[in-house]
Amino acid sequence: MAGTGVFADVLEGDVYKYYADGEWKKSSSGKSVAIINPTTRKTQYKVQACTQEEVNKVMESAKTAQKSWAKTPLWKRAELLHKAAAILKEHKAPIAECLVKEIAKPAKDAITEVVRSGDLVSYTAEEGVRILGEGKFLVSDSFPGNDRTKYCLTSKVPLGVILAIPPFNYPVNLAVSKIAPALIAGNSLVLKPPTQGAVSALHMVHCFHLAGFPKGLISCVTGKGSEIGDFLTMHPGVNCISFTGGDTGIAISKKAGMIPLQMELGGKDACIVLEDADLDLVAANIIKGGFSYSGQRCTAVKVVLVMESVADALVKKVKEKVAKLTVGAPEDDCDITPVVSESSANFIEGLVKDAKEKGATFCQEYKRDGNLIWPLLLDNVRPDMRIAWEEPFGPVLPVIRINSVEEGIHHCNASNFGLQGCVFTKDVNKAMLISDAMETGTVQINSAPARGPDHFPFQGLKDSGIGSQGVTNSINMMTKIKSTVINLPTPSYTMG
Ligand SMILES: NC(=O)C1=CN([C@@H]2O[C@H](COP(=O)(O)OP(=O)(O)OC[C@H]3O[C@@H](n4cnc5c(N)ncnc54)[C@H](OP(=O)(O)O)[C@@H]3O)[C@@H](O)[C@H]2O)C=CC1
Ligand SMILES: O=C(O)[C@H](O)COP(=O)(O)O
Repeated sequence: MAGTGVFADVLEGDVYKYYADGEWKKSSSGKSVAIINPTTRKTQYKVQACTQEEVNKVMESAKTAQKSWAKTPLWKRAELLHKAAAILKEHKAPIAECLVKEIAKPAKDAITEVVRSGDLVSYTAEEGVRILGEGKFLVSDSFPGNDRTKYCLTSKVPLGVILAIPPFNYPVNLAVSKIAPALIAGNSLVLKPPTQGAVSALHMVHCFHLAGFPKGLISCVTGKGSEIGDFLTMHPGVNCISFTGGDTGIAISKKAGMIPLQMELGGKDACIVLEDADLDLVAANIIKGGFSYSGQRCTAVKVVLVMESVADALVKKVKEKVAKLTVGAPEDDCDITPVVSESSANFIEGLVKDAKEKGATFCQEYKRDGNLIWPLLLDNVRPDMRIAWEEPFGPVLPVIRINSVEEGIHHCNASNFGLQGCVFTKDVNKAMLISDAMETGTVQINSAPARGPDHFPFQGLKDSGIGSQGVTNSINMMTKIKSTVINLPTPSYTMG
């Protein structure tokens, strides 16, 4: 159970502690932040509201700890990460319980998130050992005018202190996808978890604590992003920010100093369906892509662009499947569970009302109870409706009927987002051309958008982000190249 057994140190009274200098601490602010259970809409947990002074201290210890960590052999860093991964998986049940209570993630998906996170940490340790163990050797005579008098040796060195800020929808997985690459590469890490999801994240951090990482190397400060966020992201002690979330990321990228940024932001992933597509496959992927975790995934299918000639048939198939989705509590492992907050539910409702006023066809009746919104397919959506462009982050999916592939590509590219997209057709040549024309970081052919497997590159164009995630890219992003040049007094050529 959360906050008990091996996790007892994390909780005092009814407030979870924050993690600094290898210890669980109470904030001197004496204030806490409430985490509202999206299902009951009552306070489920409380976390510390950390102060700026506490952030300063955390940054200082992170800097000191990083210096010795960088001198720790790579294989030892990997060994500790493997240990943390095993502990994380061993304690998947209490962590998953927090995910269910804090963010209403269906019970089975909550377990999957923790297991996937353990696998990600282990994979990162292995990948790090491989790629960080290699450097480059260059000789000077390949550039015009030079003899072979210079040998250049390059290696990858850590950046320093990495600030990790994940979003509510994967508070564990999108935290470890930043923590593991940072640590294997020799950096220290400061985590600011999302408020909804903070307790899951604190339990995950405790697994790293139990694995025995040095004091100060990992810290976790809690508090509302709106209150301590700017102080953290503009802190001079931060050498890199890895952020996943919404428009907040755009604001951070304007405020942050001259440091590397990894930003994974929102998306409006389009699903383009051609006339020759296997409509059963498309319908199954629209359900999985559009409605899993109630549409609260950046990679959710967020607009279907279907050729008019097959639109009736597709909408019918999707409608039949929507009718079979179970709606209710995450504890009961329902397909559709309450969205994260009341304000999120209100925002979704605003998009639905706008579509209604402008004449969209409702394939189901709109139904809401508190934060629970029943799955809704909106047909005949037109570009003048907000839902055609905005990200509901909820179980509402618009269908736009198109008369040409070009029209579909045009809609996809007119979006300010460019995360992923997908195209369904049996003609692989056409699929390749469409993929090349779509201005998105990834295009899936004959499957719904998805980030995983977690070692695949994952990136967004335009307002969807800066840089690329995925295990290998994250490790590389959290390092910089260091060169050492050996200068010889006379040219020397390798003879045989
Ligand atoms: N591309 C991707 O990989 C993903 C993108 N997303 C996008 O994220 C959004 C939903 O997630 P959500 O968590 O609501 O996103 P937010 O952008 O609201 O929050 C993300 C994180 O930023 C923190 N934060 C808030 N304000 C600040 C600030 N001023 N400075 C620093 N940090 C701050 C939040 O903390 P707090 O909770 O305390 O406010 C949270 O930890 C959607 O738009 C979705 O598309 C989500 C997942 C993946
Ligand atoms: O946070 C998100 O929504 C993701 O990064 C998407 O991950 P997924 O495709 O594995 O759900």
